[in-house]
Amino acid sequence: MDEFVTVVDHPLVQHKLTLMREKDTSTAGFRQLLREISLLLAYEVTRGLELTTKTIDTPLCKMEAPILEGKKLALISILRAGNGLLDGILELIPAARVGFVGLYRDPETLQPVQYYCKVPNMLEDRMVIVVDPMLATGNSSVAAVDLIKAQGAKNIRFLCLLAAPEGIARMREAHPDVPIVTASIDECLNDHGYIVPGLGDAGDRMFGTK
Ligand SMILES: O=P(O)(O)OC[C@H]1O[C@H](OP(=O)(O)OP(=O)(O)O)[C@H](O)[C@@H]1O
Ligand SMILES: O=c1cc[nH]c(=O)[nH]1
Ligand SMILES: [Mg+2]
Repeated sequence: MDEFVTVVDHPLVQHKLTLMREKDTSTAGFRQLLREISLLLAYEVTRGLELTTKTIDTPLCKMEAPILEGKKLALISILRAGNGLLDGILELIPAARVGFVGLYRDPETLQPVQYYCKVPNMLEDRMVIVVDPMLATGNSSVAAVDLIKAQGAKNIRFLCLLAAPEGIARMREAHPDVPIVTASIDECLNDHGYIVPGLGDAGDRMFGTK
C-alpha cells in the first residue's frame, strides 16, 4: 500500500462488505448496506478537506471555530452504479454539488461507452470526488476522470468499494494525481472483466436487473 491507494479497513466497513458480497443478499439489503458503507467511506475520502476558522458566539463566550474552507465539493457519480455510493455520501454532505457521467462497459471490448455528462461549474476550484463502487479494468474510471479534467477539475479523488489490481495499475498510469479510496483490493479479474472474488455486477445487484 502507498499514498495512491487507501484501503479503509474499519471493522464496520469490512463486515458490511462481506454481507454485500454474499450472493443471497437481497436487492433491498444490498442497497441498504451500500448506503451505510458509503457514509463510512465518505468520512475517509474527505479527510483532506481544508479548514479555516470563523468567530462564533457559544452560550459562554466567543471562539474561533473551524469550518470548511473554499467552494462546496463536487461529487461525480459514474452512472448507474455510482448512484448507490452517491446517495449515502449526500446524507453526510448535503450541500455538495453533484455531477453525472453516464458510462456503460461494452461486454465484448470492456471499453466504456459514454451516454451522458453533466457536471457542476467551477470544478477547478472544488475538491472533486468521483464515485463508482467497482474499479475493474479501470477503463470506466480513467474515461470519467479524463472527462472531468477536460472540464477543469484539478483536485480529484476516486472512491470505490472494490478495486482490482489491474484497475489500480491502469489508474496509476493514466491519473497518478488521483488518489483512490477503496474498501478492498481484490485478487484479480476473470475472463469477462469481473472482479474476483468481487460481488458480481454492482448495478444489477443494486437495481434488481440482470
Ligand atoms: O473498471 P471497468 O472495467 O470499466 O468496470 C467498472 C464499471 O463497470 C460497472 O458499470 P457497468 O458498465 O456495469 O454499468 P452500470 O453501472 O450501468 O451497471 C461499474 O459500475 C463501473 O462503472
Ligand atoms: O466485477 C465487476 C466488474 C465491473 N462491474 C461490476 O459491476 N462488477
Ligand atoms: Mg458503470
